[in-house]
Amino acid sequence: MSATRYTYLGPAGTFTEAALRKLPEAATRELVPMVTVSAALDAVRAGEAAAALVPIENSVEGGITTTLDELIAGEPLMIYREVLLPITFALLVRPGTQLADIKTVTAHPAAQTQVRNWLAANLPDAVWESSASNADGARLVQEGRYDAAFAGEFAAATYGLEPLVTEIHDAANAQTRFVLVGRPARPAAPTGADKTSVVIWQRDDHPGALLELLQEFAVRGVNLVLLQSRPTGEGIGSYCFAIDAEGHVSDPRVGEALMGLKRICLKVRFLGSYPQADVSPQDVRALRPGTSDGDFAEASDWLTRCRDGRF
Ligand SMILES: O=C(O)C(=O)Cc1ccccc1
Repeated sequence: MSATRYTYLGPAGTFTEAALRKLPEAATRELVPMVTVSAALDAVRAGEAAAALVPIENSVEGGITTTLDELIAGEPLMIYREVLLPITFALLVRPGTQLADIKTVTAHPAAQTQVRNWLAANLPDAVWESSASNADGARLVQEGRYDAAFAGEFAAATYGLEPLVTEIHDAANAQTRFVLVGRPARPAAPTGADKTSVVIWQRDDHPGALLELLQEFAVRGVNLVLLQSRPTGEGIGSYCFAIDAEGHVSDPRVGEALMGLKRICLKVRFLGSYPQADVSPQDVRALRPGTSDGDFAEASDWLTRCRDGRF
């Protein structure tokens, strides 16, 4: 067990590694690349690493399903931080390769939607094959398995490749969100700009079932920033929902919303409360009337007085 070891989706040169190096504590940690998201998280579950950084969501492609499914199922884990990274790809080739020589290309599956138009316009006949990560694609080009890889330009040197084309992205300002995942423990204190993640399994299917769980947040003035359904694996039409809500589990409005969900849902898995990347407390939206900490405390005092006959 190493309290100082952080695993990440590797090998060296992934966007995940670049995101990890944005965390101040990365400088004092042993950073260990793993071949898959599952392997990075299993090292944490086994106590061989204190935490793992893994991609969870891309602004163009959407959720990284392996990561979501790992957090939804299996031994519980918790999110402690999130990191946002702008994503733009370079086409990495062995020195001397020209565009006309490229017959096969590779990258992580989540990269495909971000370079699809570029590929159709510039390499319409190239055959795409997915790799375990963008840097792993670069490694496979070095080995001669593919002609080119879409990866971060910074990965070129690690694999003896050169960037034939840079700044490839179908959508400007694409970003990927990464999460630092550890074993369950008390979340860090609120910063004033936090986010809470949960997974919810509904009790049964009926009209308005999704609306009922959304109402638990709405009536308490809690804003949602992510709602993603994932199949439970139990048949067509059976889903659980991953939800990110603004606020911290210690905020009364968030806590009461979670208690409401706990009452009406089959199962709720708490995935953590952690600071929202790139949002500072002064950027946080104003609370809806009646949903501040003071409002909740006052209402609770009033109820106590009612119960005591002291009003
Ligand atoms: O970190 C990487 O390089 C990955 O392979 C995951 C990924 C995939 C697509 C965009 C950003 C990160």
